[in-house]
Amino acid sequence: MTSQVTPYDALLICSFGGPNVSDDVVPFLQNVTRGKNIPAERLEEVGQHYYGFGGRSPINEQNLALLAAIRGELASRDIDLPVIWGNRNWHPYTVDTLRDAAAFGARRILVLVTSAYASYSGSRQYREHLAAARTELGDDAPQIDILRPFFNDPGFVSANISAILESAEGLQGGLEGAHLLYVTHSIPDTMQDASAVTGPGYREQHEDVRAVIDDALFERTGVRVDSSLAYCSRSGDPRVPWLEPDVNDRIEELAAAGVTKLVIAPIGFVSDHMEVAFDLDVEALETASEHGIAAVRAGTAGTRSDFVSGIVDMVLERASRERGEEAAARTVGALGAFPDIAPPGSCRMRHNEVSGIPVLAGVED
Ligand SMILES: CC1=C(CCC(=O)O)c2cc3nc(cc4[nH]c(cc5[nH]c(cc1n2)c(C)c5CCC(=O)O)c(CCC(=O)O)c4C)C(CCC(=O)O)=C3C
Ligand SMILES: [Fe+2]
Repeated sequence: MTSQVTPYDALLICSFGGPNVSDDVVPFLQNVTRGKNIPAERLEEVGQHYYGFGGRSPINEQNLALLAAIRGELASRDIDLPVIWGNRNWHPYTVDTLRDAAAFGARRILVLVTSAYASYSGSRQYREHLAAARTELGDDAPQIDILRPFFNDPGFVSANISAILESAEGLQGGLEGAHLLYVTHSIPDTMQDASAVTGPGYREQHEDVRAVIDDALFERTGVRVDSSLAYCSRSGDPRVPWLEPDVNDRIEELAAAGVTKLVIAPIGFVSDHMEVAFDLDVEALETASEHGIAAVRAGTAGTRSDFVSGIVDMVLERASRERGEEAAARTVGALGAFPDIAPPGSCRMRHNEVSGIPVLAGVED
């Protein structure tokens, strides 16, 4: 029987993972940083962020909430599709979830990676991870397809717009006279360059979302805000260049230019996980307050209904394309939909280097 989700047997939410208790923190950080050049001092510092929150990242509960919301949306549309969850860096690990799913008879699984923008960290690294999981499962491995990067999905963007409007209610006079500072995760310049080889790069994807949201806010409120894009959570060797400006430096610059009202909009993050909870809610808001700026932090897409129904729309859209039907890919902004299958050579760690690590299609590209 063909249903709206044929050929898929399940939807896998594949996320980063995070520690649940203090004893998880060090092994989790070891998983994340294996093979990466992260100085011990940086790891020590990030470990402290987790311990400050009782050794527990908010990300796992947020993923469970997203699962529940997607299940609710599917049920409300009478769609029968199991939703399962696996992580790259902590339990439940993707390979374990896939093994279970296969044991229950799942042969073909669609994956939503909880990262909206395409770069090595948000795209290829997940594709390598899923390929490794399939290799580990051998003949029992289900076939896997991955949803395209969804930064310009109408539901994701609309959820961010609502979040910004809601947070601006916390400022006297709302958006009028405020600077809107969009924030995302910094990445090394080399990773940025590599993200721009087969399509618009990581920075350009964010700039596109910024333009769409700025216009939408003008339409809704009549206020044309001043806005800019800044980066948080840089890591690695301090001598290696990463995308700038850092959010705190940018706030100081804005203060020097006379800005007194600020909305911080973490469009680069899908939920309020550690980077948001610490780097923005603790550090960036403190920087703003030190400089006499009244600042609010907008929410993330999280489980907002626009985002959740957008996810289900993307699932249906992909399923119908896989059945050979025409299904337009809905997007906002100027860049258009990214391809369903990431092109060879896309989103390498460094643009001039082939790692040889297999990605999902099984080719070393
Ligand atoms: C672009 C991007 C996203 C957004 C896309 C996406 O959402 O996937 C993201 C998400 C996340 N990053 C996370 C945690 C960490 N990231 C690290 C390190 C790094 N991130 C990088 C980039 C990104 N990271 C990079 C280039 C590094 C350097 C090492 C490397 O090249 O990999 C480290 C090591 C310590 C440190 O140096 O910070 C940790 C602990 C968590 C979990 C948070 C929680 O527990 O709530 C989440 C969602
Ligand atoms: Fe990260």
